[in-house]
Amino acid sequence: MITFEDVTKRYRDGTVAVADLSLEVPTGAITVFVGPSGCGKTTSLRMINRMIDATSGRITLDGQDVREIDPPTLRRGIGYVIQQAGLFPHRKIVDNVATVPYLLGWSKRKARARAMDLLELVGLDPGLAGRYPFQLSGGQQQRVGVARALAADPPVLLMDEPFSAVDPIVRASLQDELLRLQSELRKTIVFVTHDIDEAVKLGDTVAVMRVGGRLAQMAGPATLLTEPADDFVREFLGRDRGIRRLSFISAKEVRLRPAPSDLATDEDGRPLGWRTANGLAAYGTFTPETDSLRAALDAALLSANGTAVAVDEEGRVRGVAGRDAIDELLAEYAPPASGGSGEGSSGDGSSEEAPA
Ligand SMILES: Nc1ncnc2c1ncn2[C@@H]1O[C@H](COP(=O)(O)OP(=O)(O)OP(=O)(O)O)[C@@H](O)[C@H]1O
Repeated sequence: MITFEDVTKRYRDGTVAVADLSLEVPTGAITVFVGPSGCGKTTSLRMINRMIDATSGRITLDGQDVREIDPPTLRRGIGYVIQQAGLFPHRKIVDNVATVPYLLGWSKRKARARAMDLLELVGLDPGLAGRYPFQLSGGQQQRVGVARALAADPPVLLMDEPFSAVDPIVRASLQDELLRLQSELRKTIVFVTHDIDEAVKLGDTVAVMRVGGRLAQMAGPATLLTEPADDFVREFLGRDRGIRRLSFISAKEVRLRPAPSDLATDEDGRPLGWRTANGLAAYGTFTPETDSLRAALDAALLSANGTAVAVDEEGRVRGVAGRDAIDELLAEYAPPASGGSGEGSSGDGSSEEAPA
């Protein structure tokens, strides 16, 4: 666990980048620092690996004050990924990834073997190992940056806007890849972004910061969307909060009823459309086991008759859910009565998360 205890950073020119920041970063989970430009996210992150030293207060790593650990030792246990990957331009990809193992004195053979394993782990073609960074796309370079940070298998990973320089589609796939990796590796990750959508997608916990490096709210994404602590957080979360929080509710519990005869299916039981006098009409599907309530609602909205078609992983019809069944589940996850529509609520961030 990483803890910030009343941490303040005042730069030489008097700028207070971080003020009295206290929070806990749990082990083995992703904690996202999010907030507007200049709110002190990067400063907070860099105080963890002592690229910047706090002016006052204390940061501990597994109970030990980071100021008592000499920076090279500290950084060996902390991977660091930055925007645009920050690769060495004159080193081949394999040697970029092997940077830390080389520094640790590993043999070239062992370091390169580790690098090749990591390239595969982050989903890169090992054939790219002999190239130079400029010969890779932005998304590929970013994956190399992640592989390099993982090279010495550090328990902690600091990621500073790692995906912000790539286009939205590549960005989404890098985010998915990070979640996949994390489900295997269970690192303690601190991830900085100014993008609230990225924050709620990736974070097990999200710390929303306001300018001056003050913590506005720290909570799981579902709680944040349901119970923003104040107007600043509410505005920062933006519109669509109600819809977006549905992503954190599983569709598993949606009550299904048997598919009616007007749902046409092929011989394997896969849906073809709703029978109407004018032929087959549009339908939308969701997979209860793996999808969220947002996907179920989307499927209902895409269906010509407002009824979502539930399918199994092979795409075969399992049943259907009307809006009534979706609304029924929605009611169970309604925001707390005290918060009403969320306006004026003052969640303390300690509520239980809805099951994912
Ligand atoms: N070396 C420095 N000297 C003086 N002020 C600094 C220094 N580095 C950062 N700052 C100031 O500290 C504040 C916080 O900066 P920081 O980079 O931590 O913010 P951030 O939230 O990461 O911003 P962004 O999202 O724009 O990267 C800003 O006002 C910034 O101008």
